[in-house]
Amino acid sequence: MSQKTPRSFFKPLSIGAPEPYRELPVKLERMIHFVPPHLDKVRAKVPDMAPTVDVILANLEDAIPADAKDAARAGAIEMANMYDWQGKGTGFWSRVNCLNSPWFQDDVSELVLKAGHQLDVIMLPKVEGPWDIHFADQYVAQLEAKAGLTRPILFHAILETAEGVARVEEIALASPRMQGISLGPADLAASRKMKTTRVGGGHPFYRVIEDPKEDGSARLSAQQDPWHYTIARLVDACRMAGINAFYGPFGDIGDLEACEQQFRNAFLLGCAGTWSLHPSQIAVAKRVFSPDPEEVKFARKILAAMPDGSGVAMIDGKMQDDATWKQAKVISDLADLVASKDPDLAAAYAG
Ligand SMILES: CC(=O)SCCNC(=O)CCNC(=O)[C@H](O)C(C)(C)COP(=O)(O)OP(=O)(O)OC[C@H]1O[C@@H](n2cnc3c(N)ncnc32)[C@H](O)[C@@H]1OP(=O)(O)O
Ligand SMILES: O=CC(=O)O
Ligand SMILES: [Mg+2]
Repeated sequence: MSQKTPRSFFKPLSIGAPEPYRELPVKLERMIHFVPPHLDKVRAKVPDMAPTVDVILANLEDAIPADAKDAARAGAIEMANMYDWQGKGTGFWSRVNCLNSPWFQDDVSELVLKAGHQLDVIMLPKVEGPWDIHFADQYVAQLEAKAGLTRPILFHAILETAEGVARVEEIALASPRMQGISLGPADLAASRKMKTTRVGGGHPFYRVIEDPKEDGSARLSAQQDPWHYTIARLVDACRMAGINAFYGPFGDIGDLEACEQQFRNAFLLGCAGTWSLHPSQIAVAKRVFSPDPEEVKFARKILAAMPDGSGVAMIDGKMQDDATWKQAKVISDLADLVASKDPDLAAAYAG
């Protein structure tokens, strides 16, 4: 037997560590905004930026130069104390360096011991299997106990190696600490030996083409989404485990139109949110990961037409039954969550 028993799965892994959650807290996480914490100028913007996003993440891993890792860690701990994250409802996360790096141990121990009371989620990069989660789980439990924390810190894995994709279901189920998983298209492309230098998004050479024309005229072709398979697989693994799937980075900062399309594909397939790397991507993520007011109106028509969620109804020429009631509930519940944070959208959904 390689799995824990149902009874032991929810036991704290260290004496004095908080009880793991049985149900995850329901939170709006449309965008996880990445901040480079070693840059004084950017860090100083955190208190003003915090109320405008759902989650702020202090990034300690890739994009932080090796000689700035200590400064980034210190900056992350400063960020934890720059805002009342727990009181004001904006998530505070940190992406630590990967488990085999020289920085992982200090990243995790300092964050939990010095900032654990404000930290919601530790993002773990390059997770390859459940053993990575188990190791971090035990280590964080010991630190939580030492810090006297009463609320468990959650884990978010990045899916960015071929091995991780092959084991995504096991990763999603590895611990009650698992909050979600993001796609990491840059590292994943390298791990798979995909031939691209892009960070997410499409590629002009990845297409399907129609059959040759008898008259020899030009054949139509259309770009395809190279991330479709992975996102769909990620969503299934996460939703099976009762956690959330997220798109990751979109690296072409200047191309907001393509960014919006990539985010929207992920939203439609079931993702709860995405990363924003630059302030310009925040509004895009907010727009895409908040349901459209017209969709919300239609979803609520379905719920109203079938108050007990059973039977069949026709609305605007479309058949509705128990299954579409459940689809409508997903959209309506998300709209309620968005409305609780955003007065403009609350008004649009009420209208
Ligand atoms: C594959 C992966 O792992 S992805 C995750 C790792 N990568 C990251 O986390 C990158 C995070 N983002 C960044 O570091 C930056 O946005 C960059 C390097 C991509 C671009 O930075 P810049 O060239 O400075 O962008 P730009 O000049 O447009 O910035 C405009 C303003 O926004 C600020 N800004 C840029 N990015 C951010 C950010 N993530 N958060 C807050 N403020 C930011 C800049 O400091 C600048 O402020 P100023 O007007 O007061 O000078
Ligand atoms: O960490 C993210 C990635 O795309 O790699
Ligand atoms: Mg990566």
